[in-house]
Amino acid sequence: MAGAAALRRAARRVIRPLVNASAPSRTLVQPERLLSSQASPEHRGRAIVSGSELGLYPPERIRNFSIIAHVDHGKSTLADRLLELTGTIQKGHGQPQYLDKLQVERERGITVKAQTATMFYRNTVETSESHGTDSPSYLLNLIDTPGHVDFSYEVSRSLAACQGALLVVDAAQGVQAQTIANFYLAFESNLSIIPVINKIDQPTADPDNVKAQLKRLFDIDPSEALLTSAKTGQGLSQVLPAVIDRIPCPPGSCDLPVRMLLLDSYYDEYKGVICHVAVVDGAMRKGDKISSAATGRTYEVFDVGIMHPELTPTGVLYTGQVGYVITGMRSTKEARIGDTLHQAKSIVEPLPGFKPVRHMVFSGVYPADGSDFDALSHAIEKLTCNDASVSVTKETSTALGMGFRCGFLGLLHMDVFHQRLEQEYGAQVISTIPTVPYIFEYGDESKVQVENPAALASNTAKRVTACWEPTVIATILIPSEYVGPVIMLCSERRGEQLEYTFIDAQRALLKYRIPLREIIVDFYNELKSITSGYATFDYEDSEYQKSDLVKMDILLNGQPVDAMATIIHNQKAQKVGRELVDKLKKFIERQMFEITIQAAIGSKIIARETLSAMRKNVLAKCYGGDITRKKKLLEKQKEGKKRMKRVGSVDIPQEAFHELLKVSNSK
Ligand SMILES: Nc1nc2c(ncn2[C@@H]2O[C@H](COP(=O)(O)OP(=O)(O)OP(=O)(O)O)[C@@H](O)[C@H]2O)c(=O)[nH]1
Repeated sequence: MAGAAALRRAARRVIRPLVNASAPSRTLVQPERLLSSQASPEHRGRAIVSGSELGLYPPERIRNFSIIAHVDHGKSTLADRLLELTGTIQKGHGQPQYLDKLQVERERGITVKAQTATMFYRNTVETSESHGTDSPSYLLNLIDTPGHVDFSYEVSRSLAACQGALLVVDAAQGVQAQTIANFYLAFESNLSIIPVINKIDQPTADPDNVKAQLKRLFDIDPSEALLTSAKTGQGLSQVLPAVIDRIPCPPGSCDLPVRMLLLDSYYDEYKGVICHVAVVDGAMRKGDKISSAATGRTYEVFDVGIMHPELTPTGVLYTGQVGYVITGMRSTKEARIGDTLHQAKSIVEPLPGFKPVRHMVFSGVYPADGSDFDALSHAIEKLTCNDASVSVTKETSTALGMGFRCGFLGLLHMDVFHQRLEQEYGAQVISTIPTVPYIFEYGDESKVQVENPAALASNTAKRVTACWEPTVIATILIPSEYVGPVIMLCSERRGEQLEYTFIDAQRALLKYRIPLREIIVDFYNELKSITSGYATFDYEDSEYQKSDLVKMDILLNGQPVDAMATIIHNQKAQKVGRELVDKLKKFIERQMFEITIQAAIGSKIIARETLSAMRKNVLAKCYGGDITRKKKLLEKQKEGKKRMKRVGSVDIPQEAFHELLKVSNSK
């Protein structure tokens, strides 16, 4: 497995020095010196952290914090610098964005999965606690969080284990839509927030303007802001002292039986299920028996330790500490995120846990070649072991055969899932048009949630009496000159304006309630294109609203293609139906017979195109009788057809499904 290999490679690069007791006051600890004979007795020359060393860190000497920011404002780079500064990773380890371990994270430059790292740090800069004299060393747990709107669920999960957060804002770009969303997530979780204005090395940096925005939007005192450049290192020495000084220590009692929050889990092919936990009360030792509050099952603790930043066994974890535990869990399904793990046989109050995951986007995932179903099934099972936020149920399509209906947090999440399926498991898939969960009410007053448009029978005996669709509250930040086009875009997408204010002389903030369906595919791209890339956008779930929805079928030679059915607003059906049919005509290859392509609502045809018959002769240019060359051409043609889906008697290339996806969500 690529992930495990990367982990082992990384482990070889990591040094595990701790804190230099004799480092002079008011200078930063030099990691190299930590291995010298001057190192404190508890850490001298040791590469591995022991349980007794961890015992030296009671809650008062622990800080659990997170870094939150709008995408690309520099949180992963800042995390790297903090790991280097504390000697947790070696400087110039040659792998930027250390905590972004997934291949897809590196390729796309985004953080998808929250990661945790434990650092040891001696505060040698004067703070209200240390006053610069003989300062104690601290155990700091840094939780890196994703910045993209789809992954705010991961953000809120990480925040549950923290008492504070660094709110990173780009000094040139200023506050953006996700800065606002993340600020409120942290604020509502009662976290201490340290504003960090990053990238001050940029020529266009304007930290004073950013301070004014922070004051205006969040009432943050400008004097609290730290000015940093994660690139040049400027200002970084103030960050960890501020963490120690301004973030409270974790609550909890060392004297109570162990109780811990299960933050995340993943499957490692060598070690089995690894759970990330935050110990709230008591201590957990190797060999202990612990129970899950959710399932009631009891497990033995086989291994326990910290992420430093790789798994580092310590044999014990104490109150306030964040680390990992390996038990005999066989699948991540047993490790329910947000569950409370506690001392077996003790009666404890479960911790509050997290909001359940809400799947916003559903799509069918089918093997490009029907005979690969088992391989796809295996790949999905493996992948969902490490991404519990995807829901999976088996489904069968008459057009595409056996496959799965998957629920995702958002469209980027869906894309990332597909990319990981291809990259990590070599799976070739066809995905159907994404849809949102609608609610339909029938004449007998029964209500159903519809996650697959095909499941909504067109000529049902039951009459649909009402339908509802999910909406979101969208926050959009734009330079004021783009307000006009953005308002137009939002009203085309059936948005209702809730707020329109200016955050400074140049930028406006717009809030809209918009049906989720209208934003799931290309809303963000279009918003970016009409604002020359300047808009930033975030959304949060809102309520369901009543809507006039219809099911639109696509028929090929009179046969409905279930995988292409969509649910759509009545007013848009005609236009979208027309575009879908036009697009399909371009993508479906002409065949030996005529093909009619139709869009229909119930029995009413709303658009129609005909593709005339033809046969593409690949051997036409092949003169003479070289049989091997002819064979090669025929082989090539066969290969080309591999990624086609035979629907009835018509071959549809995979791109057609992708293109439909774009059209079905356009204006
Ligand atoms: N000039 C300058 N560039 C920086 C600084 N910090 C980060 N960058 C660059 O900004 C880009 C984004 O940085 P990341 O650390 O990946 O941003 P992020 O916020 O973690 O992004 P996500 O992981 O997608 O949420 C990278 O190209 C960094 O090299 C800085 O202080 N100055």
